[in-house]
Amino acid sequence: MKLYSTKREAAEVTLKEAVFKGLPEDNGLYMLEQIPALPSSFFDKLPNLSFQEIAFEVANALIGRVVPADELKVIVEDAINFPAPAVKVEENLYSLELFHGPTLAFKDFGARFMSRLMGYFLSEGETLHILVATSGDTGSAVAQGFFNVPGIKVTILYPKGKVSHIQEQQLTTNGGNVEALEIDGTFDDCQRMVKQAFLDKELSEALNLSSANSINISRLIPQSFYYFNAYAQLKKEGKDKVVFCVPSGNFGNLCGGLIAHTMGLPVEKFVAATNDNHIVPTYLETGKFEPKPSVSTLSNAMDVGNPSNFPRMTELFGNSYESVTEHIVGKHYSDEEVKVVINEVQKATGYVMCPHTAIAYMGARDYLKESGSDAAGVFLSTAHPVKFHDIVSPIIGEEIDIPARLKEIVDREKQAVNLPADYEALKAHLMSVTV
Ligand SMILES: N[C@@H](CCOP(=O)(O)O)C(=O)O
Repeated sequence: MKLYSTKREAAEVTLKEAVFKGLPEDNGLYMLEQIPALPSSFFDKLPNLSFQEIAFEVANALIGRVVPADELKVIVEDAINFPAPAVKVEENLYSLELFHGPTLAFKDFGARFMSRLMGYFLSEGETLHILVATSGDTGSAVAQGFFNVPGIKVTILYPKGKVSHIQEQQLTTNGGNVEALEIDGTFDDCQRMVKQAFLDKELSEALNLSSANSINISRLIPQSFYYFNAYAQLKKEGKDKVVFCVPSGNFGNLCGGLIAHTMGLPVEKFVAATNDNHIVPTYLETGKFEPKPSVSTLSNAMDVGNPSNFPRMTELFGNSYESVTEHIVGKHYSDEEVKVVINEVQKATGYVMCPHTAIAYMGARDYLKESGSDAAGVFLSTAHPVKFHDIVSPIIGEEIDIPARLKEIVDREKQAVNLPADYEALKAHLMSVTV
């Protein structure tokens, strides 16, 4: 089983190499050479399978040639040990709640699966240094997923003052093998510095650097599982036409859905919904992909000006703009619209959404209205609203209860090293620490 780079200038690699390297030397993205179609027998039994059974079947089809079934089963069952319910919020609109994991965001699926897969591939005595850029949720999930994993050190870069208080507590209070770097810049700066580190041969070989961002293919495999599981839940309700609306920043989550679709999951349409950082919705409208410096919004985890997974998104459609736009529509919303809809939905239904989820809700609602489709609209709820308590609570005029597993970290002491948004400063810092 081989993986190739979307730029096709780097050599093909094995799954272990792709997972450990994260990024090919040509600065493309690794892609699975083959994404197999699942047999019709799988879809027939899908509504009767548990989430873990679905996840195993999908993982086995994708990487079962490399990871033996018994090992893969352990990885899947250990990583995917929390539910992802599709909750009916309004007639034909369902919230796919992806926030029931330990850090209350969908990134838990990717980080937990990836840490266990890396653990499986890591030989005795081998060490890895995971470098990750975050606008809030990835860093928290990676910190939790890799905390105290032997042989693995984690360094998280986050933009100073641009993540929520709870996200910052989740990122910076772990200690042990997890360190946090508070960067004087934006998420784009963090992402640029991290990518530069991977392409710096001297550094990446000295530290055996790897990535836990969605540029790493092992993040996207588990992010396809919950699309199948959502479909299974809707099928049980007699619905077999589905539209998924994915709130997007780096577009790894959408690519997880596109992988599921390539494997045969029937999806009427994907809606890619963003905040004012609407680089991809603009591309979908005009055919022009023009990264721009990100702007700060209430949905900070999606404040991305140069979405990493764009090349994968188009690669999955043979780089044909016509084909991409046949399957994906773009939507984008302002902070003002986010505030209004969080309040309206809470008043009308009692359902409380985080700002990212609110964008997905609007995307699904508007697509169904504009297209006249009778499909079930599934909006991906990527984070629990309590992670954005300081934003959501004043909007709805009510307190949001902090779940017990979060309470404990809220008062912990922050530990973060402050660095300028400068690659040489990062390199010097990394060179001075050892695994
Ligand atoms: N939204 C992210 C930004 C990093 O995205 P990733 O999916 O590439 O890890 C975050 O919350 O950190």
